[in-house]
Amino acid sequence: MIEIDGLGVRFGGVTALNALTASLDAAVTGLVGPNGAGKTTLLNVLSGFITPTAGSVRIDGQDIGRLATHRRSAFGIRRTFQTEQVVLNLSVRDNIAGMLDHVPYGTSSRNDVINAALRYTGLSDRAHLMGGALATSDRRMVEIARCIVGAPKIIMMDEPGAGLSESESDFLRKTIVGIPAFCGAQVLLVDHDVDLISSTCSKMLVLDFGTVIAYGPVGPTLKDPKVRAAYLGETA
Ligand SMILES: Nc1ncnc2c1ncn2[C@@H]1O[C@H](COP(=O)(O)OP(=O)(O)OP(=O)(O)O)[C@@H](O)[C@H]1O
Repeated sequence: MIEIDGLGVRFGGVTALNALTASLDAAVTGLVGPNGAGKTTLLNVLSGFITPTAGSVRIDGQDIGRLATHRRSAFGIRRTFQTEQVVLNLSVRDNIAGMLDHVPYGTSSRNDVINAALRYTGLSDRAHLMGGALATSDRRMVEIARCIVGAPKIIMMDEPGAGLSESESDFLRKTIVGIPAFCGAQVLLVDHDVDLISSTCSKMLVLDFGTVIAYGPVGPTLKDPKVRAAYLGETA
């Protein structure tokens, strides 16, 4: 459960988040809105890269404002970025293993944890390949594999579908939808692709000008005229 209470972020004269309040309880939540709405800023606050000027965020009851940035992955906050973070001169296995140096993973062996993540992301037969030898879609899966090991609580994904073919997007959808059952994490998904959001998310949070304009089940929320105007650019 992600509870956001009165969150504010200012960059000089720009108000990026304005008294943002929402309780996100869905297993997979879409975070959407037009360019500049504040989506990346919200992810940056959750990641600890930006200190809010007002308000708080609680994850599973813990006020994350009290958690130093370097403790957030061990706490269970994970993220994929718009720019790829796979280490090109490390193998797929070692890319995933690197995460286990920083997060708790219970009583299973490192190999068992890594193998389960490889199987889940369809990478078992490419575990030995270097990151730099992988196709874009496989690198995307390595990033997801790194997020799902070691008891994550929330996994934020920033435009994971960018540049993928239809069949790759289809596998990505299935992978995202299964994450909560695989590792117990809530997923927060930022993407401009309405199809990806509708096919993976049970609820969506719609931002505009740094504030919430709608939150609820995806079907009805997408029909909301305010959402259609802000997110889909429709005029009334
Ligand atoms: N480091 C920064 N310095 C100044 N202004 C910033 C900074 N980061 C974001 N902003 C501004 O804050 C507002 C919110 O930006 P943000 O990147 O969070 O929006 P977004 O919804 O993620 O947009 P996009 O869909 O284009 O990625 C915008 O007006 C943006 O120009």
